[in-house]
Amino acid sequence: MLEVLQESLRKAPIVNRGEYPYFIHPISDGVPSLEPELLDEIAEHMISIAGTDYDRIVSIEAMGIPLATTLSLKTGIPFSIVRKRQYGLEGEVILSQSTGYSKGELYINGVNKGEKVLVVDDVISTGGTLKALLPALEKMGAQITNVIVVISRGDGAIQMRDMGYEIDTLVKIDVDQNGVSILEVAGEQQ
Ligand SMILES: O=P(O)(O)OC[C@H]1O[C@H](OP(=O)(O)OP(=O)(O)O)[C@H](O)[C@@H]1O
Ligand code: HPA
Repeated sequence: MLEVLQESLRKAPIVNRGEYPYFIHPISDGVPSLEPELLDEIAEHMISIAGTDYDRIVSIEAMGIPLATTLSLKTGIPFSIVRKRQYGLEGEVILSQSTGYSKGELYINGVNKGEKVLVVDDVISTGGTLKALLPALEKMGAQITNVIVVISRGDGAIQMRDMGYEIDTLVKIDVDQNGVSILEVAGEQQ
């Protein structure tokens, strides 16, 4: 299951971002090369979880964009990208994002009241990004049908469950100076 993803994670190099051991991977960084077969494997798996009964795919720049694009081409459903840049359009919603290594603002445009949305992203770590985004989408009147994140490291996904949000993740990993260890793969017995 998810063989291409697992193989690519085993090869991921680590760099330090302050105290945070940061893994570098095609899905989370677009580096060194994002292969179509990896995107295809992930998008097919996401569709097997979420189906196609939603009005919009929502993801976050930068590395949500290839995931949302692939899903949109496969499903014919449009997507909106939550940006790190302000546009000042009517209805734009501003939120604060905090990750293990950065802080900043996010700006939501294009999500309409009453829409069913699928939220996808590349990584959940501290959960800081989704903790800010999911309540904001609900406040805008969106109905979140599923939240699917490719790679889970740390306990962000568990914290989100405690907040009442179920996050599907395709693979759970641990990261240290030596590299990435795969702890769990969706759909596989441990
Ligand atoms: O669970 P968290 O601790 O919030 O971390 C997860 C977030 O970190 C990464 O985004 P980043 O802001 O690095 O943006 P990028 O996609 O531009 O690399 C990733 O794409 C998630 O959005
Ligand atoms: O270690 C990481 N690598 C890539 N993207 C990330 N997003 C959160 N943590 C990470």
